[in-house]
Amino acid sequence: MDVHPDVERTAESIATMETRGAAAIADAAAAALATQAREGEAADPAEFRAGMRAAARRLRETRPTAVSLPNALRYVLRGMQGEDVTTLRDSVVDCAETFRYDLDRAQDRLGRIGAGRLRDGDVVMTHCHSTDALACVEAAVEQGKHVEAYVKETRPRQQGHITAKELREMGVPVTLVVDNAAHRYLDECDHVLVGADSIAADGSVINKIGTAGLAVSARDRGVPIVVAAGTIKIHPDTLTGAAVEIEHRDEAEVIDDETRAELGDVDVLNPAFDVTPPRHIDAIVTERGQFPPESIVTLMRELFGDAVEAPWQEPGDGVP
Ligand SMILES: O=C(COP(=O)(O)O)[C@H](O)[C@H](O)COP(=O)(O)O
Repeated sequence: MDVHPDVERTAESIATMETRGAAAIADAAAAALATQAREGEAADPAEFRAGMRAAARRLRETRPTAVSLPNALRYVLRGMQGEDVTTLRDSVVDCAETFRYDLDRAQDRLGRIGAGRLRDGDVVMTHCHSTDALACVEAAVEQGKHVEAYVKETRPRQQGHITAKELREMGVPVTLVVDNAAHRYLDECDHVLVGADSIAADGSVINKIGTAGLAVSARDRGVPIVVAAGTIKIHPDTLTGAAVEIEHRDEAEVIDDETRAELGDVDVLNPAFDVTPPRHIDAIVTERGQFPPESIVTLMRELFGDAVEAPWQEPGDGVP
């Protein structure tokens, strides 16, 4: 079944990482579902529902690791109610708008909670680019605290540059360092502050490749590791033992054609994310408060229950 061109465009922009970062991906997916509902050409309720499921599947298949994407799709499709096309359409559009509004508010709230951990004069080290992590720094700055940052470059796509720019816009002094220099500068830092793409039931945090190594180094240097992540990053499937799929991206992000020709028969691996175990994390800051990683499972049960649905599936199709 064809999906609305806007859904196709959004899916492309997520897959190519023009839209990236777990929160932005969730927001874009909800907006695309709203467009599918508003502008799709369904003749009857069954066709409307099938179109929504097809749109959600197209968005779902773009990137596998950030659970904010399926959580957004689940939220919007669960709100699809009605016996005629107009009612169905209105319910999806309303639900998508509520989701996007709540996502924004949740980030503001978790930012204020995370800011409570930052004292005047503190130095943070960041990895990748996380809007949740930056919300904590922004709130601290708004409270009048002076915060400085070491920003890891984050090879291969250098999302650290985005972080550096946004921190500078907040007036935060920034020192950009190559990833391998993190250990050297941790003694000058008071916190490691990162985001998350998914949080598993045991409190493990799945985030940009390099987070796990940074956390090991930070433990070694006695620097607390704070993960800023809205509850949309909680991965309900992990409650029943499912593993979080780690995305592997193209080797072209790591080496160019010329280098490839020079290297010859060499394998290149480009995993986009890694898993930091709960013992290396001090706190997970959400819009519902901050939690030790081990207690995330309680929040997970409260928010998602035990049954995880895949409402984008066609009836009778067993594959989520
Ligand atoms: O790992 C990344 C982004 O990876 P990529 O660049 O591969 O998408 C971010 O730390 C999380 O998605 C959290 O971001 P946010 O806090 O903005 O949701």
